[in-house]
Amino acid sequence: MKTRSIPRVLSIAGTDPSGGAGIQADLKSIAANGGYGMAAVTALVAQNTRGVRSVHTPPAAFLLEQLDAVSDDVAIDAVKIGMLGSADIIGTVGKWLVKTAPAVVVVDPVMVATSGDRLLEASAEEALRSLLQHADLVTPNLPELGVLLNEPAAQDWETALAQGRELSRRYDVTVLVKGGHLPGGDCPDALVDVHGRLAEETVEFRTERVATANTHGTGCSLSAAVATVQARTGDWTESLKQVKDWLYGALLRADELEVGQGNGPIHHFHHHVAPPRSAFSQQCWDRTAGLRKGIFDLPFIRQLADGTLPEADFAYYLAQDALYLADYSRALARASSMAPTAAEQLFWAKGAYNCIEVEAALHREWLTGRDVTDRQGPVTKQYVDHLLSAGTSGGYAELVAAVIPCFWLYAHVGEVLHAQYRGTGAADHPYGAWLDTYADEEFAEATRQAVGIMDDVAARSSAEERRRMLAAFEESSLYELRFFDAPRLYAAASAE
Ligand SMILES: Nc1ncnc2c1ncn2[C@@H]1O[C@H](COP(=O)(O)OP(=O)(O)O)[C@@H](O)[C@H]1O
Ligand SMILES: Cc1ncc(COP(=O)(O)O)c(N)n1
Repeated sequence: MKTRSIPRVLSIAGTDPSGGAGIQADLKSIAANGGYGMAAVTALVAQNTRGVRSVHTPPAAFLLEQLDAVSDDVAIDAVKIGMLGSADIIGTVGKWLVKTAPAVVVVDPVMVATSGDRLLEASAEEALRSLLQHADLVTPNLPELGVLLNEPAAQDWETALAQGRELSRRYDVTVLVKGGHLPGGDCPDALVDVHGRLAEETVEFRTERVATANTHGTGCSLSAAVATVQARTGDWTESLKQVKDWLYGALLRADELEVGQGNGPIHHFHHHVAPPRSAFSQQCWDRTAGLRKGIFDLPFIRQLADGTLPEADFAYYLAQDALYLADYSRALARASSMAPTAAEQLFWAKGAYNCIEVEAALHREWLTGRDVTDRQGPVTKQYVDHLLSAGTSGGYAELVAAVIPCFWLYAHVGEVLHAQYRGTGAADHPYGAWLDTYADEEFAEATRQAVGIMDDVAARSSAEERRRMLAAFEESSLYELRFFDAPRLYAAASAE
């Protein structure tokens, strides 16, 4: 098959003036997947995200005029067929397909909308079955698969696959069996072909199920996208792989669109539009307001501020800080090694280096002469474990979110304590020299940069990744609180 880098793809389908399904979804999907989209309208549908109000079907002869107007002029690399509505329209499309013989024909056998409204006259079901002989790929959902075979809709994946094989056999066609309608945590799909056109009879594609009600037009979008990518790659398995990744992203970010009050559309251009910037760090900060209040209420912080903190607690804190920094440096080095840009790589590498320097300074200037443990206390160990596991099991985004609270909360607590200390002007404050170290503009600047990087990473990430980032940020913030509270709980025990 001749492939083409920008395929010219014709959608033959009904309309959706709210833009989520039908022709409108198809044109977006074709463009989002790098094709040039064209469209011939089979039926005008007055519908929105809540349902179908009415359908107006122009004469089949006029559809043929549209189809001929395109094929008389434009070389068509792929055709996607969606809502056809009536047997008359199906017959017209069938004849036109025979005449033009496009290289790629994908039929989405649209029968009923997500809202439950019929989009195909019951009397046209037999005509639709006969159209399958002109299709390379047919993409039924489970109820449609059942109707095409005259069987009840499959209730489990095994039955669905068996029905897919039967449809492939009966109509000599490749079938995409779609599991979107099955219950369960993932959404299985499978390409099925019993005639040897695939590497294996069944090729499965699984993604996690996205928790969203905004799935209007998913089937339309998938079939238009796969027609486009197939015309570029010439390989169904490769095409499905690419399209499923794209569709997953479009579902993940569907909620951002805020279109309509029913089942809204998916975000076709999610990969071209970054999520709102800077909103992410604000969200992190807002979500951890309670934890920050908790930090300022801790005896450790209040006593550090007013100078009544027991020396043993202070010494325990310093020693744990030094132990923590040694491993925090490793977490930053890991972020550096995972960073996608040279600027971010350098930033984290500098951070890792600075930690080792600060750790050395802690030993040199604050810990010499103090009788302290050189073993990580329980909170230090848990905090470090959380960071190191974010770096191994989570991705770069999660690790970045996990390391930020150490910058941000330390800078914030330091700024508040330093301002309080300066305000009282107490010359004989036992921790005055320590509180002075908090007024470090270089560290404040590094913190601003680190938060900026986190926002950039969030802007490039999927909604699901941002959820994991937020959780990692919250968990680290909790460890920051516990770290300040650890001397009260463990200093005495560590001295024994
Ligand atoms: N909530 C979801 N999360 C992830 N993928 C989904 C979700 N819902 C549907 N899909 C996928 O969208 C495509 C269309 O699925 P389906 O709902 O079965 O068909 P239709 O939209 O034609 O009714 C399939 O690839 C399916 O796996
Ligand atoms: C013109 C047209 N074609 C197809 C669908 C089905 O899409 P969905 O099943 O997502 O509602 C639709 N609602 N409108």
